[in-house]
Amino acid sequence: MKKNYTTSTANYTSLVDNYVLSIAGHDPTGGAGITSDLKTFEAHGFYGLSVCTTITVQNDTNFKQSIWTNLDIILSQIETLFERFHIPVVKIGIVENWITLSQILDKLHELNPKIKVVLDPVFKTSSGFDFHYNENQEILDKIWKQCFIITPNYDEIQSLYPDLNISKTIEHISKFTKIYLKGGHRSDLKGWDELYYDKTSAIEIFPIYKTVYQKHGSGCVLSSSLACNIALNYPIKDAAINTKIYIETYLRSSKGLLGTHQMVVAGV
Ligand SMILES: Nc1ncnc2c1ncn2[C@@H]1O[C@H](COP(=O)(O)OP(=O)(O)OP(=O)(O)O)[C@@H](O)[C@H]1O
Ligand SMILES: Cc1ncc(CO)c(N)n1
Repeated sequence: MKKNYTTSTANYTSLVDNYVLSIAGHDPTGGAGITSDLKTFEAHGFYGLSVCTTITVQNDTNFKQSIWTNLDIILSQIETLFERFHIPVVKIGIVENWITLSQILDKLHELNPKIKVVLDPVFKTSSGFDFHYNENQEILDKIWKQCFIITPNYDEIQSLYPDLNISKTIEHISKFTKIYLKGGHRSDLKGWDELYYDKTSAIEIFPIYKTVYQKHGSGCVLSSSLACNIALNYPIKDAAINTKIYIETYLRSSKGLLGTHQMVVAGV
């Protein structure tokens, strides 16, 4: 059952640790991927670390190519960072395929069994480029178990289990992890997000503003903000609401790259 939820006024100062890690791709525009993640970490008061999973050739409207980083390099960079820093929360963005993702998750849990992973399962970009994820779905349950929360959009959640409808998919994944479902691409209620925080409970997170600029990379900013709010030790519902406030403030803050982005009205 879904309920409206208001964030508590409790003052969670924390900082347990100041490091948050992004394992994601490089986007030369800086709107998406590790550059945007690092900027978001900084804006939340964290020192950002990054491991680059791919060098991409893209701008805000055209994704042309992805040159994947060798898995050994990714794992070795992760190990090297953990030698020096205690990292309580990691955000993962674009990864080449499920097997690579599973190996990254195994490594993270080996290095810090208490690690909280925020997974943004990016399969395609808003500009239309499809990442060729393997169809191997057997490892999915293991992947969900190793994530603290996942942040798919409506298209992504639907493509995870082609044989299931959205509610069955959510019911299944919720057995293993929490879901922040992004509503930026919804045709009915644009901008209405949902948080499924345990097997049976969910809240709706509705839009704050009537209009926002549509920006390239907003999903990356959202998952990075969520990672920071989790690192700040907010309870998950508060973390999700803080994140929605942050992303909409960001989406209103400027027209974004090149000033060509249109204002979009949120659904009611
Ligand atoms: N018109 C809107 N009004 C309010 N919030 C919006 C609107 N459009 C997008 N958002 C918010 O932006 C955030 C990102 O959602 P979206 O579904 O666009 O993610 P994404 O698809 O991963 O991002 P990207 O478009 O960068 O690939 C969500 O919190 C969503 O609700
Ligand atoms: C590197 C990178 N990560 C994520 C996205 C999805 O916005 C993108 N376009 N590029």
